[in-house]
Amino acid sequence: MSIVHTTARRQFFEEGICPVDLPPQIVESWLRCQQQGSAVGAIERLGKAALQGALAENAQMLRVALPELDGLYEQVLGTQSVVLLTDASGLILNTTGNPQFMKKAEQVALLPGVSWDEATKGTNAIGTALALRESVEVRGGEHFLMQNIGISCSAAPIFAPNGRLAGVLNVSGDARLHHLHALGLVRLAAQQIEHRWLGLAGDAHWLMRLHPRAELLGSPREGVLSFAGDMLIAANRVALQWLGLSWQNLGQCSFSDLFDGILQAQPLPQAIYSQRGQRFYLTITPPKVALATPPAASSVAANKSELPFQKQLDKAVRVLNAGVAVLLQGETGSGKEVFARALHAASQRRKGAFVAINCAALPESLIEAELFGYEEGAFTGAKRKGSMGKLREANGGVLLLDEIGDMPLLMQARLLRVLQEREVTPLGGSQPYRVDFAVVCASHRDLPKMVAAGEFRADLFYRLQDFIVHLPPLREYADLLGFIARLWQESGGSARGVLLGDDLMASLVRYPWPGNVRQLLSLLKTLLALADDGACLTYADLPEEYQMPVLSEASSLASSSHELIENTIARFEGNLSKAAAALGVARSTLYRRRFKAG
Ligand SMILES: Nc1ncnc2c1ncn2[C@@H]1O[C@H](COP(=O)(O)OP(=O)(O)OP(=O)(O)O)[C@@H](O)[C@H]1O
Repeated sequence: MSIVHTTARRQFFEEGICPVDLPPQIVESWLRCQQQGSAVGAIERLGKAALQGALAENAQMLRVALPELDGLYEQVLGTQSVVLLTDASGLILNTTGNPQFMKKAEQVALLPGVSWDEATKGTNAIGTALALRESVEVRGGEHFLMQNIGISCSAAPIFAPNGRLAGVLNVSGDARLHHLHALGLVRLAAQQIEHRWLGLAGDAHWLMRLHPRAELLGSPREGVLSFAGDMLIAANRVALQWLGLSWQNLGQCSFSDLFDGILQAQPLPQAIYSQRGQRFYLTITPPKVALATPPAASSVAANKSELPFQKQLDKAVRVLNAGVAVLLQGETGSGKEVFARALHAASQRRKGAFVAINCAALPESLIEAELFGYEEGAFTGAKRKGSMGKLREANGGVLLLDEIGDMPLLMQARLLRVLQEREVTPLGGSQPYRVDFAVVCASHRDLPKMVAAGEFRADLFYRLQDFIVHLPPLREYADLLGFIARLWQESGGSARGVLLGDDLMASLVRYPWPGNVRQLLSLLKTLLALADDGACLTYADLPEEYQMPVLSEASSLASSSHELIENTIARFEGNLSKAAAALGVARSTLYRRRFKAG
């Protein structure tokens, strides 16, 4: 041990004096460890299964880090060192080392499955880098525990693209040798890992690379930013620093908040000014997976991105404003209520109430009171002061009669009268109240068929069917991929840096979705709840029932009916790439099958 370290240890551990000859972050760490009193150096090693679990949890980081670990190891090969990668708690996941030094490393428990956080191992490069969230070197006697004074270590934290502290990269060697450049090499390798990790975001998002000097674009020293739609969702530290941002700003700034220009593909270096007036060179690559368009400046869907039914919505708004009823037809979960709310928000009646009543959910005996209201004491169980009823509540606004097909025939007759006379008389009352509301009805049932079968009044149907909007089921969406990506973004998946892999997306596009958007949203929420920040989810992460088998190229496509292929191509409006993705085959295979064999 060096004389400096011997003196410092005596001062600190025996005389209770803070040594002045040590780097301040080492003294601060010693004080932390002394206060915690828990640095006992116990060697607890995870069992095989638990370590496998930790490896699986950190699979994403390992995938991007392993090539860098090998590169780093080659650089320190002759220096009796070991290269280590830990998770965010300091648990060693991987070691690569010089065989001679590996033995020594094992003696001090620099081994996979052992945790090197400050609380268990005292001051050490891994634990202290985690505590400080910055790179640090801890040499020989600077270690808190005597058992570790034979090693010198350099460590740098690794941050995931969304700013989460994901792990630590560390090089440890014999303390008797001077490892001059170790800290610089570790820092650089950590930077490369973060750089590669961010590059993965480019599969699903816009990726922007920037540097004040054009010739440094493409180097690990460049800044990298990732945008979902127009929103900044991931970045490396250097880019954040240049733009005066912190990780907290992810999910809060749009492209135009940061730069003077628009977000568009830019394959060649171009100059751009930041809103702070700095000049950068940049390249921009669009997402590889087709993504949602940036949020439309639509007054309709308040803060939702452009809805897939935007065109129909614009027409329906005009119809509703003209006093004509709108009928929404669509399978369960296809977004009828969402559409009705968007209609209300865009109509002239948006200042009035939006009142929804689900005719299928109410017992027949209650529908009348619910709709028309009642006077005090109108029937047993009625509220003392009576009730206004939904029709009067909707006065000045929009009334949604959901599942109108389930309304009892008798009630249909009363409703028709209200629509004709624009007056409501509460139960038990004699005085009619004038009402003025727009009517939107919704049903998943085939109303014309019900009319033919005498289950729905023809006169009411004709009054309601002036303008029918058919909301398509998910399986008929022309751009289901884009819609899923948009919902993922709105659900917060993008903000957490969680990506949906191509194979997973292809499976979702092929799934038939009987529960439509409701079912899709619920699956996306589940996937998000189970995902680690920054993870890239694949086909294997899908619950089994959503794993749609991929048609094996030659055989199953050949056996697929001509009709299926043609229908799929038609669904994607002739776009062979999208159709091939939906069928789970390569575009070239589809092309061959259609134009040569077909
Ligand atoms: N375009 C959309 N964007 C985002 N979320 C949507 C969209 N369409 C539907 N949803 C969501 O899907 C779920 C079901 O939508 P909604 O209740 O509007 O469907 P519905 O057709 O009225 O269903 P049901 O017939 O079963 O009542 C809701 O959670 C809704 O927020």
